[in-house]
Parts: sequence; structure tokens; C-alpha cells
Amino acid sequence: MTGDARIIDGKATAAALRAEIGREVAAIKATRGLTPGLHVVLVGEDPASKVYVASKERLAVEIGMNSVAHRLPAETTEAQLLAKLAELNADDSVDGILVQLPLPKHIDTGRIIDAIDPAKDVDGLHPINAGLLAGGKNGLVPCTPLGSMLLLKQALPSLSGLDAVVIGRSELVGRPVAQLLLQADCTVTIAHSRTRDLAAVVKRADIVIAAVGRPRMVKGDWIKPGATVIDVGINRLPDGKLTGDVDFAEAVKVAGAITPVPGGVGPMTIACLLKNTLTAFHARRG
Ligand SMILES: NC(=O)C1=CN([C@@H]2O[C@H](COP(=O)(O)OP(=O)(O)OC[C@H]3O[C@@H](n4cnc5c(N)ncnc54)[C@H](OP(=O)(O)O)[C@@H]3O)[C@@H](O)[C@H]2O)C=CC1
Ligand SMILES: Nc1nc(=O)c2c([nH]1)NC[C@@H]1CN(c3ccc(C(=O)N[C@@H](CCC(=O)O)C(=O)O)cc3)C=[N+]21
Repeated sequence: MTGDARIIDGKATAAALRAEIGREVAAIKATRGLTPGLHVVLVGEDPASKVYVASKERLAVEIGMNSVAHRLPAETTEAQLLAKLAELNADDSVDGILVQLPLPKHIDTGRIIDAIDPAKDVDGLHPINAGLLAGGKNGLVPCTPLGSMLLLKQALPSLSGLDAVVIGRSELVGRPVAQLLLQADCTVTIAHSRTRDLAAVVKRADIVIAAVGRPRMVKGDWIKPGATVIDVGINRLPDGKLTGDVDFAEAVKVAGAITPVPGGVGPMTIACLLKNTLTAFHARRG
């Protein structure tokens, strides 16, 4: 492989996906007088979370959805948060519920996720949705894995038989993206902090999905020439800039195609949240 990799444009792909969803929302309004509704619950004052929630709210409004952010104080108790979720579960106008993570330490995240109606769980984190995905039967699929797969399929029309390495095994990203790759008939390896000789494991891969949370950890000489690299990492450097988990400057010289940070998986995550809200709307309200 000579020359630089093709840069996969997540920003443009996400904008196109949002425009398509916007047209569907408009059609639902015109023909049925209904508006899909997304509700994001934010507990506390985490600055990064505040920015994400504002961005989700703005983009949902832009495509014509009802978008409500429930901002609760940091001292909200688990019981109060469960009561808020019960209220949203019972409200027929609420199609999607997302509880922004991380939650304050005094709240048990698992208990909160379990309390979301799986039919409204647009983050795809409820054990029912995770279980369906593990069984190869999709319910609501987590947004970042879904967005990563859409970008991957843009670069590689056929994934069947390819070697895929996922670095990271979190419930939010690594595990579900590995399930989707398996569904697409890849041979999947899941690497994590105990993996021996990560560089050699990555070197075998036709597809690398990096979801680690360590800035520029994946080096250019780990990448098989021509491989497709999806960088999920969002790391803020001391100078305020964002960088991925892949050393982009090095990897772009070796890979066949690569996603940038920013402008890669991040915008797709939000577009897929809106897509999941529409999917949840149709599944519940026809
Ligand atoms: N683009 C987007 O929309 C989103 C981006 N992100 C970003 O993706 C990244 C991952 O997020 P998330 O999955 O939530 O993170 P977690 O911290 O939950 O998981 C990180 C995973 O990486 C593994 N890991 C850590 N260090 C190493 C190492 N040195 N070598 C190999 N594996 C390692 C961990 O292994 P172990 O299990 O053994 O501890 C763990 O499985 C972060 O940068 C996050 O900001 C997250 C969500 C959305
Ligand atoms: N319940 C829950 N679900 C999530 O999906 C979830 C979460 N909690 N907590 C935090 C992480 C992180 N996350 C991002 C979404 C969009 C961008 C994004 O759009 N990033 C832009 C840049 C934004 C900027 O400049 O700050 C980009 O990569 O181009 C990033 C990160 C969703 N998360």
C-alpha cells in the first residue's frame, strides 16, 4: 500500500443520515400528526456531559423531533431518578430515553439502566437489548457501535470473512461492536488490557476498531497495510484538542481507510441516537 489512506468522513455521513431521518419525521407529522420524542436525562454538572446533551438536544430539534433534556441536580437520589424514569416510561409521547453516563457515584448505574423500558432504550444498554444483540436478534443497538458499522460498511462493502480486531470490551462500545462484526461474518478478536502483545494481534487485522480511551495508543506500525481503521476514542489533551485512540498521523500512511477524530465516529453516534429514536417510535407506535 502506498500513499495516504482514504479518510472516512463521519461528519458528512452523519449530516446525510440526519437529513434522511428529518424527512421521515416530517412525513410522520404530515400523515399522522405525531412527533417522535427523545428525552435525555442528565444528573449533575459534568462539563463534557453538558456539552454532549446540548448537542443531542440541538440536533434532535433540527430534524423536527420533540427533544427534552431533564437536568437534575448532582445530589439527586437513586430513588428520585428511578421515579423520573417511571414517569418517562409511562408517557406514551416519549419514544426514546437516554440517561447520560457517567452518573454520580452514589447512584448504581446498572439499577438505573435496568429501569428503562427496553422499548425506549435508545442507548441499547438494557440487558434485554444487549441479550438480543448477543443472540444475533437486534433490538435497539447501541449508537456508537451502530455508527461505527455504518462508517465501516462505507469503506468496505463486504465484510464477510475479514479479520476484525476490537480493542476494548466495554458494555457501551467494545462488546456490542464485536457482536455486530460477528453478525457481518467477520472473524472477531476482542482485545483488552490483559491482551498479550497487542501490537501483533492488531497487525493481523483487516479491520481495527479502537475503543480504549488512551490517546494515540495504536501506532502506525501496528497496522496491516491497507487495513480499515475505525477510531472510536475521544480523548481531550491538556491543550484542549481532541484526539483518538489511534496515532492518526502515523496510521494514515499505512491504512487503506481511516476515521478522523474529531469528525469520525462522534457525529455518527448522535445521528444513530436519532435513528434509534425513530426505530423505537415505529416499534411502539407503528
Ligand atoms: N465516539 C463516540 O461517540 C464515543 C466515544 N467513546 C470513547 O471511546 C473510548 C472507549 O470508551 P469506553 O468503551 O466507554 O471505555 P471503557 O473505559 O469503558 O473501556 C475501555 C476498554 O479498553 C481496554 N483497555 C484499557 N487500556 C488498555 C490497554 N492499554 N490495552 C488494551 N486495552 C486497554 C479496557 O480493558 P479492561 O476491560 O481489561 O479494563 C476496556 O475494555 C473512550 O475514548 C471514550 O471517550 C465512548 C463512547 C462514545
Ligand atoms: N448514555 C450515554 N450514551 C452515550 O452515547 C454517551 C454517554 N452516555 N456518555 C458520553 C459518551 C461520549 N459520547 C459522544 C458523543 C458524540 C461525540 C461527538 O459528536 N464528538 C465530536 C466532537 C465534539 C467536540 O468537539 O467536543 C467529534 O468526534 O467530531 C463524542 C462523544 C457519547 N456518549
